[in-house]
Amino acid sequence: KILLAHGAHREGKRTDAVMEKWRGYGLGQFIHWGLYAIPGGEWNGKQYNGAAEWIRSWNGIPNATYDSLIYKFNPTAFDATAWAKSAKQMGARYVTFTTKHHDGFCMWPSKYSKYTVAASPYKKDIVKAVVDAYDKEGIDVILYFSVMDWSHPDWRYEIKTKEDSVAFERFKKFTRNQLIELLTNYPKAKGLWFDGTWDKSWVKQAAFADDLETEMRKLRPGLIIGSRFRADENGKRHFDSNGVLMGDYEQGWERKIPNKIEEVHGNDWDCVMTVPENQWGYNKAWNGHIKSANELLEMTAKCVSLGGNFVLNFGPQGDGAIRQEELNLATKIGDWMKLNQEAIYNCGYAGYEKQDWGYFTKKTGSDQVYMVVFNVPVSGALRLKMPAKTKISKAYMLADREEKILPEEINSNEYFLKLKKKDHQEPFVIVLETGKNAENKESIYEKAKT
Ligand SMILES: COc1ccc([C@@H]2N[C@@H](C)[C@@H](O)[C@H]2O)cc1
Repeated sequence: KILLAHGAHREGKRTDAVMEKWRGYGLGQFIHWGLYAIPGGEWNGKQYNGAAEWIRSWNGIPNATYDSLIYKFNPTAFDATAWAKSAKQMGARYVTFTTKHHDGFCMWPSKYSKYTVAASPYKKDIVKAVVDAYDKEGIDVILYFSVMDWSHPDWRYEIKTKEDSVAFERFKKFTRNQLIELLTNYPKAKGLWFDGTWDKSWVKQAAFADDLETEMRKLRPGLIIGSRFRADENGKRHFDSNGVLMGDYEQGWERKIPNKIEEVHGNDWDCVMTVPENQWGYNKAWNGHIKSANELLEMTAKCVSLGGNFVLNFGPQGDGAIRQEELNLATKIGDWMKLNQEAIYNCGYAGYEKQDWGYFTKKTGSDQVYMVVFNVPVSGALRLKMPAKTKISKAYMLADREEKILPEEINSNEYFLKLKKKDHQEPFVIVLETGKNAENKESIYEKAKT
């Protein structure tokens, strides 16, 4: 192990109640909302082919023109309570909300910037409205914050000159001020989701960022901060120079999901996902593949089956309304969650080998195992491989507990589960009550000699 002053300060998962609750969320909502929602990925009739929330970085719109969007920001259709109720019915148990994206526009009336909602026609504190509305619905709030701030005169990608260094020292103070301000103004927030931390300027600030993380955790005990916030003194990010995760959970799973448990290295993690291939802020066009409710449910089950949470992104329009396509997805996902949430909430990795029909999840702190089924074979029977010495004492449909399933043993620890219905149009859950098999159970199956 290399001696590190600013590497990870803890190895392994946090064991406190706040993090235990975070670990069991299962499904979350991400919301990207800011000035970028006004152009919605298009300007002067031309489409920006990048992610809509990055449009300020496009040469198709001058920075000053983009920044003057502040005078157009008056979201008359914004209703935080409606958003929170939609998230509640979807079954989201936490929300991550953009307080400041890379463009630097603050969705709260920050004392440290002129470029905030306070200077817009809307005037009111949007972060407060979101925190209060979601808290009222019992949904925990995580605040997204981009360190990279394109509109701040002291932001630098790299420190090349003395002038850069003097400017960036001012920027570091500004960043600390805003973070302390967010934690002070919105004490109900459970965590901070950092972004925009990959540039050399910030990566070089190992000591400053480490001290700032310590200060924030002291100010807000239990605060949840992911692995994307800071680098160690060798510039290592997410995992320090000893390969130990920085922060409380891994934040590397953006628009991608691990395939096997080894990839998560025994850490907590969440996956943040867009409905289109790569649009976080509102994009009028929504070109390319738009994920269906069933696809998103499969991603949710896959994340939970590997011990993580799935966080689905919504990009509200410039007027504050959530687009109908997203509301429809929230409703469909919510309908499924109402019936099957037991297999998602407070569940994690079952330790069984992955099988073709779908994903195993296991209720934390119990032996209760769930099969979240997405693929029914043409035979209509699911082939189920159980670990050795584990017997199935009961199997039944979660959505209809009376519908028992009698496993037919076809080999040692292998069963056929014959389904009553073959043509399922959406995923379903089978509950497996398991027990330990007698140690000395002689196998009646003979292995072939080859
Ligand atoms: C290719 O580099 C990036 C940089 C930042 C992002 C931001 N992270 C997501 C959570 C969104 O905020 C996106 O703008 C995405 C890709």
